[in-house]
Amino acid sequence: MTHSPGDRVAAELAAGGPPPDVVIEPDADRLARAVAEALVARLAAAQAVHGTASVVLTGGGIGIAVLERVAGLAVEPVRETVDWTAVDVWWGDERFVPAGDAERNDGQARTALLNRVGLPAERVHAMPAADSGPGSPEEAAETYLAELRAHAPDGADLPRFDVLLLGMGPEGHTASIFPGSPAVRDERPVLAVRDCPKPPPTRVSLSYPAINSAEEIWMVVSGEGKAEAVAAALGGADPVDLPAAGVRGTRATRWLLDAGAASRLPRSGG
Ligand SMILES: O=C1O[C@H](COP(=O)(O)O)[C@@H](O)[C@H](O)[C@H]1O
Repeated sequence: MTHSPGDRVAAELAAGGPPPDVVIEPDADRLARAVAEALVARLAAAQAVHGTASVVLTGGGIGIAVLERVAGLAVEPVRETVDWTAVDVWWGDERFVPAGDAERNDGQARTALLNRVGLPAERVHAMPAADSGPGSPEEAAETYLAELRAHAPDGADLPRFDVLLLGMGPEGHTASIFPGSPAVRDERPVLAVRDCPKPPPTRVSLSYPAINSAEEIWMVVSGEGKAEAVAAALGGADPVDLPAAGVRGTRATRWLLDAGAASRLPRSGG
């Protein structure tokens, strides 16, 4: 029997972690604040178990707003429940542009939070920039895979990811996996992605198998413009058409929404 890529991803999801849960906050500001507080708690809990914590960051408007909110917790005791010198930071995707380019997800994250909490440089695992060595996104993907392997248990490709943050575009892309892109079917852990419909067009992204290796995946989405895609993803859309539908953490998958993004979800109890 022949299976389409959508069948394969659906089968993997069926075999994966528990079904998603959904949390709805009244607006984007309160969503960012709630995710920031939950992130600090999650990192502190991981450190209590493992001694260290690892987070995979996303770019995008609400993803960066969450980091700004974590930094805003700096004056509050809650932020200090995390030992920031023992947090490994990875990225789910990156725009393949020069290091200083304002489009870089890592630059935005450094400004929003990383430069403000004393993270050791060796724990900040940014994807290579277009002017930092690897001359192509394919080489950058190889370089990042080598970095992941260097921090993975013996023989494994990937380190432990305690929590992996994602955003979603209005058409359902997540990380840099876009609808209909060959990246949807690619099982290598790190991918070069070209001709993205959203600029910049050249990117590096974790693949589904790498994303779905995370213990917890938090899909953070705000705005009514994404409501249709949220409803479709949670309604079981084919990940080939709507990549955000294809993510599933091993322990939990949480869709963290504001009221606008949740506005097309079926109402419960009614
Ligand atoms: O290009 C990207 O877009 C998505 C979503 O961004 P948003 O601004 O619409 O929230 C983001 O998750 C991804 O990391 C980023 O590279």
